[in-house]
Amino acid sequence: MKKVYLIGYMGSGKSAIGRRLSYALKMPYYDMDREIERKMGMKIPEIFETFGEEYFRTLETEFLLNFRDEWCIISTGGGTPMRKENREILRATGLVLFLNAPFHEIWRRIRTDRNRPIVQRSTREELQKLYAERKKVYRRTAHISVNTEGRSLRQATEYAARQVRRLKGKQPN
Ligand SMILES: Nc1ncnc2c1ncn2[C@@H]1O[C@H](COP(=O)(O)OP(=O)(O)OP(=O)(O)O)[C@@H](O)[C@H]1O
Ligand SMILES: O=C(O)C1=C[C@@H](O)[C@@H](O)[C@H](O)C1
Ligand SMILES: [Mg+2]
Repeated sequence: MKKVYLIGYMGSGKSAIGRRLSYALKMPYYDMDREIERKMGMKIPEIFETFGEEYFRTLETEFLLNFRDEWCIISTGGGTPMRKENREILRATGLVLFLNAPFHEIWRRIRTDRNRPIVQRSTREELQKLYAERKKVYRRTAHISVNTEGRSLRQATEYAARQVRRLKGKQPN
């Protein structure tokens, strides 16, 4: 096991907790969305607009296949585990943590954000439906779930750090 991946819906805290976890565990941190933006020289809404969502999904798979082989924490994009190939790479190359939060909390965090094209183009009801569909996939992709409901970023990070320390030694690869 080389990597620690954070998966979960938009606004579940993958980026916010990933950064803090990196500090707690003294491991380098990368955010897939930011890495893809850097490579393309474009922001995510612009990539969606110019090339379409499927192209963005392919960039995610390419990132997972090619990213350096080192110990690190990676915040994935909210849709990354929806491709079977991505799920297989995640589980084969790292420990996968699902950040779980109820939809009403997630909605409060993402409703006014302009940098998430899926939020921009969807109603609350559509986002809730997508949340329910994806949640099943996040659950079965992850090695462990981290419940962030009612937990501050600091508390959620501490819990995640304990789980990583506990499981790191038990991975076969
Ligand atoms: N447990 C929490 N308590 C309080 N605020 C939180 C918590 N988790 C996330 N947040 C806040 O919610 C917002 C969205 O979180 P973040 O950007 O980390 O989500 P994300 O999972 O990376 O989303 P995306 O998939 O769109 O990249 C941030 O402002 C973050 O600080
Ligand atoms: O949930 C999603 O499909 C997305 C989440 C973000 O992290 C970005 O990867 C992008 O906005 C798409
Ligand atoms: Mg993020």
